[in-house]
Amino acid sequence: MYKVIVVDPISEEGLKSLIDHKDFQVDINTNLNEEELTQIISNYDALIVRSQTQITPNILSSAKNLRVIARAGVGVDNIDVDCATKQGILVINAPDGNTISATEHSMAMILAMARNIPEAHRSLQSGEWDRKTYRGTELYQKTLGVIGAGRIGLGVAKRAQSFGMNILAFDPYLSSDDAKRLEITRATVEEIAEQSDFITVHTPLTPKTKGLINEDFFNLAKPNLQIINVARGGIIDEEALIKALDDGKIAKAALDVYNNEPANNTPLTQHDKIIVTPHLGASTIEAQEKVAVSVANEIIDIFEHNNVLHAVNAPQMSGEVEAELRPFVELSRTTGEIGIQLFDKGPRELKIKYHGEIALDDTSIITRQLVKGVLQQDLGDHVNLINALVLLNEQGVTYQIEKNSKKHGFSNYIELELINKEHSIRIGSTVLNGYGPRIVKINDYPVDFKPEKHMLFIYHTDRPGIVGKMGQILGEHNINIASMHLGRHSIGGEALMILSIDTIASEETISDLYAIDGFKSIHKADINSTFET
Ligand SMILES: NC(=O)c1ccc[n+]([C@@H]2O[C@H](COP(=O)([O-])OP(=O)(O)OC[C@H]3O[C@@H](n4cnc5c(N)ncnc54)[C@H](O)[C@@H]3O)[C@@H](O)[C@H]2O)c1
Ligand SMILES: O=C(O)CC[C@@H](O)C(=O)O
Repeated sequence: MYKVIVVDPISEEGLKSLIDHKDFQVDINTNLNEEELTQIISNYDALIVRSQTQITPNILSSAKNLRVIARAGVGVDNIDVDCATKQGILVINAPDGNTISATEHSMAMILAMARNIPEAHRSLQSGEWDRKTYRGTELYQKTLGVIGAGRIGLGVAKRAQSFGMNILAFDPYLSSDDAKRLEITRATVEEIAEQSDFITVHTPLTPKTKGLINEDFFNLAKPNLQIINVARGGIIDEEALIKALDDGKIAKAALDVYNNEPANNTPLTQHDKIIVTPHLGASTIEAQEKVAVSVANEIIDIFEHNNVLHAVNAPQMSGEVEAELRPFVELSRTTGEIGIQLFDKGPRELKIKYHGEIALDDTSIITRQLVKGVLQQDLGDHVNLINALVLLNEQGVTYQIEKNSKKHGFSNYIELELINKEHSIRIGSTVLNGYGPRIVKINDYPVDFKPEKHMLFIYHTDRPGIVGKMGQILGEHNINIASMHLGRHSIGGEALMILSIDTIASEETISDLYAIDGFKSIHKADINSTFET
């Protein structure tokens, strides 16, 4: 039974698939403080949050059994993702469940601000009938600057176009083809500041976007500018905003999000030129149900089928790429495991080469599998696909990736090289159509074997009788040989023998094998064959 804790208010209707599932126990407790959550978190396999609960390193350090943190929404800034990654905890979100709601809330804010709806409402309720003070501005033929043209930004742009607005957008990932197709003009942040009548912000909060709209920006702005933020507090510098409004540099603002939430104690919520809502962008019945359904189904899929759709801190495979890469996944981890066992000391560097069709795919999952295989021998089960690269870095091991779509004898070929000052070892692998995974190269030896659970790699001099002696010694130790492969450079020269054996070879067996004249070095490789993320 997997245990899941829900710590923020989330639609129970949307979580139904998880709550009703026989393999999951769902505890809902939305009143926990940091200390209380820290005390109980080790009981849980999965944690579901919205934007309220801060998932701190303190909580995570006690989360000994936690495999997944699911954010029922988009932004994950309330979760210490770096810390979760280091601990190998997968973070997922529900990126599109609340897109329409946040888009519509943005439009509502623009319209409410342009037409003074909150102020006029308050005035009429207080007994006034003031039509002059609350005269508004049309959106028609005005310029809307969109900063961050992702799901919500483009949704707002599309709706604003139907109001007859011209759209300027700044987003490093907005291509000129897409902009043309969407009838949007790409612009710099400065051009947006200078030319816009309205501005809407839809980026995540990152070190680059924090304070992106600041005093310098407001100094360039038109005095009639009306600006909204339904993305994240901090993208607009709050002090600079108040100053710009007070100095008449811009006209109005509408905010749904704040540096500190709940925003009970800030001049922003009391300012005459700012209209405010308490982080309501995603607060609709539909959005809350959609994000809850999304995280509930994904948690089931992760625990039951190892399928990750919306990973924030891990690569994900989908559709065609998944089908194409799946056979390489286990082979890569096994290659890493063999590599580290053939390489006596710790490597300082890994070189990973992808040749052939595979080089055209996103191979990050394969890279992580290779690294996981390398690290698992020393670090154990703690290593997973989420923390593999972070742990590699912590071990002081660098890695390089080389991709070449030209064939290297095989339609797909992956090579792992482990390197330190003294030596290096290269292991080439492929998946052969109809034959499955194969190791096809060890250093310069061309080989062809399917990796098995227990293997011996013996470097020796090629000479008659050596195989018989070896068979006899293994027989004396009650070890059955399942298969044997030989790679050699020349008759009587240096050679490599690879044995797949049915049981693990003891140190005593290895030492007896060393007595064979011509055996130079013997390496055991025992593979942990279960596939998991
Ligand atoms: N107020 C709410 O309740 C609410 C609801 C949903 C989402 N949000 C927030 O809205 C934001 C956008 O959500 P989304 O679903 O559209 O995300 P998205 O990932 O689809 O879009 C974000 C866009 O920002 C762009 N971007 C990133 N850094 C940038 C930079 N430095 N300059 C310009 N563009 C940059 C990205 O390229 C991307 O296109 C997120 O911060 C999210 O947390 C708020
Ligand atoms: O959960 C919420 O209500 C806020 C969600 C929103 O800010 C998001 O980033 O998805």
